[in-house]
Amino acid sequence: MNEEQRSLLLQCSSHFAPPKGVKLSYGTAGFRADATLLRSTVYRVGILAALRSLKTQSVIGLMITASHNKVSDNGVKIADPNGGMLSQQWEPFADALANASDPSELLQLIDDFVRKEGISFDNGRPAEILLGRDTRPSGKLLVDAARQGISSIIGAISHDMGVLTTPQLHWMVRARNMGIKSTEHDYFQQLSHSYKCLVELIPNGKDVSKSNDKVVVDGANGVGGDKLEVLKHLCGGLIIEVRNSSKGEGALNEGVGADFVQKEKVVPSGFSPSEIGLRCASLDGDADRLVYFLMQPDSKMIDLVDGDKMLSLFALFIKEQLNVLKDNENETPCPYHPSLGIVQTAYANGASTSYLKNLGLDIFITPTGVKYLHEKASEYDIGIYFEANGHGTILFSDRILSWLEARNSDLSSSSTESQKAVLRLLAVSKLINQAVGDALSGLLLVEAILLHTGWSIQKWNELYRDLPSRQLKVKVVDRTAVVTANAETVVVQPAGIQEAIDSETAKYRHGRCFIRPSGTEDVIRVYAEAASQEEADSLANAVAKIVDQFLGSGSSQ
Ligand SMILES: CC(=O)N[C@H]1[C@@H](OP(=O)(O)O)O[C@H](CO)[C@@H](O)[C@@H]1O
Ligand SMILES: [Mg+2]
Repeated sequence: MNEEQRSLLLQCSSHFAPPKGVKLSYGTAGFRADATLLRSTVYRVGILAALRSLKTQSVIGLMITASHNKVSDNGVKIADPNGGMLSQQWEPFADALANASDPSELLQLIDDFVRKEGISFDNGRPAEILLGRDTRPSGKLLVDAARQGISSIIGAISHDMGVLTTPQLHWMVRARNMGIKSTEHDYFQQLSHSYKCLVELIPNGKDVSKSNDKVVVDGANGVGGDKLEVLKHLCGGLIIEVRNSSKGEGALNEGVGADFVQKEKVVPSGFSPSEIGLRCASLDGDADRLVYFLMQPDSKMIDLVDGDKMLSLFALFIKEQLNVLKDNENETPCPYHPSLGIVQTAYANGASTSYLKNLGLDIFITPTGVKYLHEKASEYDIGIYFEANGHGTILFSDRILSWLEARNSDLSSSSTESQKAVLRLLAVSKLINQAVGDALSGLLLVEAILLHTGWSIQKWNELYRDLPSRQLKVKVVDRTAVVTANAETVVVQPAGIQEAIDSETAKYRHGRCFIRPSGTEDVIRVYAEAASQEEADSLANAVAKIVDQFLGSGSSQ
């Protein structure tokens, strides 16, 4: 770094003093905290984004969002050149930057890191960053802080893309770096076009117009509902009714949204008994999560159709297309057997994992956080990953995409079943976001597959019956005292706690229980499954007490 760059960094960062007594961590999905604490963090992440862009010689994304958290919170995360999460190797640097106590410590950290990573400041291409934010009122000020961080690196350019869903920003970063069309309009065009392709490929004999019922979508009072209002007009006959867009009175994520619906299993605000029997869905505050649900008559409760069920629906559809290709191998000059992998976390309902195993699928469990699931899924030709809370997508390797494109040209004069299967797989790869889980593209894929199969949401929900489960949060003195192993299913510290959990779990039929420190909230999460809801509740409560005994005073929520 030259003198000019050093003094610019020192001077700019003196305007962004970090909050006193707060330790920040990049966590499961970027930095998150009360929005009033985040100015200096976001400024510093702006610097990091510019350095990441110089290092990778690519466009980088910076998103201001706290997803499903309350409206007074906010957060910041980075999208890497491929549209995925920030490389985990850079997370310790992000933590160190955010926690540096003054400008000179900050400068020293940057200096050391730049040297270690061999980042060059004058090799031609300037740093370039796309900025996005959700609908939180604090977003504008924080985008401004990010811009100032970016301009603390000489020559760096930022583009403010305005209010976006998180997956839109990730999609744009990926598209920009691939040199393909990357505007919001292009995003809507690609999704709607590939949705319509899938509908056109529905086998003859299925009367699409007859199943033309509607889906009612809860937008969490956030950005997702607003974007869906635009997208729905491009999707032909599909009828989407949006509730809880950001234009209404309700507060973001309050009594609404995918996180609320999945965790509480109750009807979100804005829905009335007239929706009983209809297909309903919920997005989270930044629209990277999606769950479906059915309202139960005469009750506030819902039947939840969660991320695991979406994964199962997608896996069945993809497997069906691959089977068509396998059965008609003689039609393709160079047969090849792509690998199909399923990736879940310990939060996946045990019934879903059994169901997928019975389908003969290859299943892998990773720690919580899409950065882990995404990485694993990308090892397969087609990798499908989902968290139970509804964040997930389907990844296609370059190898299978080239193979499908080549088969499509070979078969283009015929209209065989194989060609239709090839076209469907290609359409799915364009519809479903290849960068990150995306509620809008997920919704369109679910809708297309339900039309294709002719299934109602009830039929889909009956693929298997969820084991009753309960999640609790326990506040403890220091959640980092809990260290886990085996994809977070076993606690290795503090000593003795796992044995206590095991002996409690053994008392329950189909009992399964684990604890882990949250990466987004200051709590320990408890997850329990058992044969009945009463037993799952009782196991979760008993283990919450154990957590309390081992880790100091707190209260379960
Ligand atoms: C149990 C649960 O839902 N955990 C969520 C939550 O992470 P925690 O580390 O559990 O706080 O937020 C993450 C980011 O949105 C999401 O990836 C993850 O699945
Ligand atoms: Mg989210």
